[in-house]
Amino acid sequence: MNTREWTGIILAGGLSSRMGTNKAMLELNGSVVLQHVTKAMRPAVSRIIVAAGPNVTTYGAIGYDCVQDHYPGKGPLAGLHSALEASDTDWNLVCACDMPLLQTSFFDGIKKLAESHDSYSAIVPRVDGQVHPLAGAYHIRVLPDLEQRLIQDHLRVMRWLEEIGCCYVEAEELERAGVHQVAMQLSNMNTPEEYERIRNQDSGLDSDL
Ligand SMILES: Nc1nc2c(ncn2[C@@H]2O[C@H](COP(=O)(O)OP(=O)(O)OP(=O)(O)O)[C@@H](O)[C@H]2O)c(=O)[nH]1
Repeated sequence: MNTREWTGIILAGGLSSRMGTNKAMLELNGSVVLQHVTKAMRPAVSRIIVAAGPNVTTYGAIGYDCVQDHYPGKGPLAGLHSALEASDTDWNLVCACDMPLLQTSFFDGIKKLAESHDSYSAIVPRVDGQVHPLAGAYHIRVLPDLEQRLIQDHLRVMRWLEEIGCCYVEAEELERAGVHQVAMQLSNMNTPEEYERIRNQDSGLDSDL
């Protein structure tokens, strides 16, 4: 197990039922959303694994290193599980595929905080009281417990975080670690209206992918 390098995990195997089409493949500024997320994460990690669920063929065709869910139909925790199984690093950055405004500084900040809170098994932001479990860091040690939860169909992410020993980091702490506009960066898009809002936002989205 590699203790110094980090793996990046992108969860991208959901149904996108509220969006009505695969949200990872929607276009933003000339690139698909998945490419924006990848570009932000890549400098912070040595490898990116896409937890693709049923979309392995789609993402594989554009060159992503993909894994299928071992527990299909069980949501984001199933994606996290299959990607952690494929990871060979202790610490892993995780993000959902529908957060195209995350920047490299966010991932660097989470890494810094995880390295200084190493006794925890997960580090996730809590901004204005809202926890963002799908934009954080997870230690490989959570894997056996995660598998048990999936087998037992205990799929509630918040409950699981309480049990594994999660460190919730507030916006101020992230800012001190070099992350700016934390709330804006954590915006995600579940519906066509949210997609339009992000498309129309002057958010510094990269156009040179
Ligand atoms: N690998 C994997 N990823 C998932 C699964 N369910 C959700 N995700 C991902 O987890 C993140 C959050 O998912 P949601 O937005 O809650 O769910 P969704 O299925 O994508 O969208 P809705 O159908 O509208 O709820 C997204 O990046 C999804 O692609 C799953 O079963 N497997």
